Amino acid sequence: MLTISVPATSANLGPGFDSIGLALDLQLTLTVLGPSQTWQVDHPYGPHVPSDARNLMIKTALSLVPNLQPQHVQVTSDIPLARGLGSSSTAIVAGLVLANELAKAPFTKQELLLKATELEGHPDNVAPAILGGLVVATYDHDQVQAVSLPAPDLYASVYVPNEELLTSASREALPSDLPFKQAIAGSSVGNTLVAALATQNWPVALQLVEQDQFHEQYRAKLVPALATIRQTAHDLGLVGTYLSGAGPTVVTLGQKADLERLQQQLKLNTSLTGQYQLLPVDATGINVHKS
Ligand SMILES: Nc1ncnc2c1ncn2[C@@H]1O[C@H](COP(=O)(O)OP(=O)(O)OP(=O)(O)O)[C@@H](O)[C@H]1O
Ligand SMILES: N[C@@H](CCO)C(=O)O
Repeated sequence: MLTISVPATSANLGPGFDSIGLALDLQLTLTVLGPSQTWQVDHPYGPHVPSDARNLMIKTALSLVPNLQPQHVQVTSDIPLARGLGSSSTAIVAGLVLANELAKAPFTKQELLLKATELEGHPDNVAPAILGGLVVATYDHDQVQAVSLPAPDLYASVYVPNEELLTSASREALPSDLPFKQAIAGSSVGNTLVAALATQNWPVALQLVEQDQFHEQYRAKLVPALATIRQTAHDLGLVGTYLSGAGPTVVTLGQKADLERLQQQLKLNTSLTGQYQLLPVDATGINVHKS
């Protein structure tokens, strides 16, 4: 039996738009039950997600290795769809790993990363989904350069609103151009954030996570919870809140006890009705198990 696990990811960390991502310990698990006449995907997502060869995981697998023998696969997942926790990247990565394993692993991790980035369009979710931990990556439509940083010894307070927000809709809120001065200011924050993350300077990193100039201000109207959670955290003396991926999930990074206090406060004193999770970092990335 072949089992493939891929973690959820939280992209951007504020100013690392399209280039920084963190793997979190929520998993999608795909189990191959055996060969079948046609592709069959048992999944928990309901009728609007295809259960045959049109499923994103299977389409992705066939785009890598077109002549695969159809299989019956079972998918379980704790990762909500279209909420900013990298569900589409997880599905893409699971599909590529499925194809690679069924074809006796002709592709390297770096080749899978390039293919996953081509399909997703940017590497900030797929790179940590594959490699685990904290990854900084860039893609020039030809190559992907991904650099893993030490996995932070932090937790993520994850607030998941009840409503979906598709990445495509959230990207439509972004401007097509950025004034030069704003781009310079934004990149100086991003560069310093990477230096702080690389040296595990959490006080600086958590402050800079909140100083994005590239996307959050344009998306804020789509995600009112961002301002509410950031303000509630500030009232408790905590920084490190950002819009996870394209949203609407809001993540706050920090120490476990501080984040427990934050969640308690949010539940007691705000009208937010979504779901809360407190997650450690996933340091593993893709995990393949054969039995
Ligand atoms: N396991 C899966 N099987 C099939 N389709 C999936 C699966 N996971 C995600 N998808 C597809 O991907 C869509 C969500 O992708 P989208 O990029 O909008 O959000 P996300 O990846 O969850 O968030 P973000 O990229 O901001 O972290 C779903 O609506 C669904 O069509
Ligand atoms: N960097 C991407 C992540 C979601 O795919 C965004 O913010 O749109």
